[in-house]
Amino acid sequence: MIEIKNLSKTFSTADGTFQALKNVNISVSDGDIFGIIGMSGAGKSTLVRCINMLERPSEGSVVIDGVDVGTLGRRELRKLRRSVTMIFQGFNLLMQRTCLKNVCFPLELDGVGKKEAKKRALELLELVGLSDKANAYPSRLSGGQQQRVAIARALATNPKVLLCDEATSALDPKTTRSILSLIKDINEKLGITVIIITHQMSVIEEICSRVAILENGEVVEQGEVNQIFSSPKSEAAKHLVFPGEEENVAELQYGKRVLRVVFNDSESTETPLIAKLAAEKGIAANILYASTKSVGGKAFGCMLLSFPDGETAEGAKRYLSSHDGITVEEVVNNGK
Ligand SMILES: Nc1ncnc2c1ncn2[C@@H]1O[C@H](COP(=O)(O)OP(=O)(O)OP(=O)(O)O)[C@@H](O)[C@H]1O
Repeated sequence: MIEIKNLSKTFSTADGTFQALKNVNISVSDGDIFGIIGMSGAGKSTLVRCINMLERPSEGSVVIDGVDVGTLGRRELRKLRRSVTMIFQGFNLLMQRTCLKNVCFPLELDGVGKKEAKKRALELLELVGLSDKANAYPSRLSGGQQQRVAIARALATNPKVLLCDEATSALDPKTTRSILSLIKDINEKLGITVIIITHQMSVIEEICSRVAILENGEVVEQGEVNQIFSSPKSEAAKHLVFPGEEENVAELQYGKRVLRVVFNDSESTETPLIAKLAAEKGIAANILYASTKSVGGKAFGCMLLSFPDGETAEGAKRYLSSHDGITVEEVVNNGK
């Protein structure tokens, strides 16, 4: 288990001090795929670097399996970094070494004999689907293939935790999905705990079970991905879960009332609620926006509905929220 406790980080800059992380508290269970999401500058990289002490927290601690890693000496820290490994947006491969030699590198540093290192590296290249590229140089590989080599290298020392810092941000959507699916496979097959740093909600949706939302160095919300999708509380979470909502609402005429309706189970997603609202209550809703997707195997839908006045909006809100699995919230008040 990884426990980040009351962690703060302050940097000294030419203009004084800058607090990049403020009292962060996060627990990640063994075998979890945990996402940390936030906008650029939110403090994601700083936080992930504090986990393996590449960055020293100014306050608070990181406890891994009961050990406060801030108290470790140099040699123990090196050991820690073999069991908590990392992949990056830019892959960070050694360009003068073949793929095989890249994967052998951490094993050589660990004092593993050449023959044994080669055997293990070949097994790992097979695991990531790149047996045929063992003798190729990274420059000959696509971005997705380079990230696969980086993953094989990160697995060489049999880590317990894999930290992924924007590992798919440089990749196209299809390659992103294939890398995420590889990471999920590794998590399931090898039982490795994964922490994913990203600015993309789609990455969180695709593979994370839990998520923390970071804004200006603070965790503003955290929990099960399904839970946060169905009822985000903070403005930052709403922004991530309902992107583009402001533009949709901004197109409204002055005086209209807008409800956001979130469907968070398959039963409610399959019920023709808007038709029922019209038939049973005589309330006609104008659909501004609608989407459905599957998050963690659960059907999840979102709609923005507009109503001409407060009375019909209130009636619709009462009717819709009386159904299980539905959350209704007003998006803009009359006159805003
Ligand atoms: N060594 C440093 N010295 C001073 N300020 C720093 C240092 N490292 C990071 N910061 C500042 O801390 C804040 C958080 O940076 P960080 O790289 O952790 O954010 P991020 O969420 O990972 O952003 P991005 O997604 O753009 O990489 C930024 O304002 C950054 O300028």
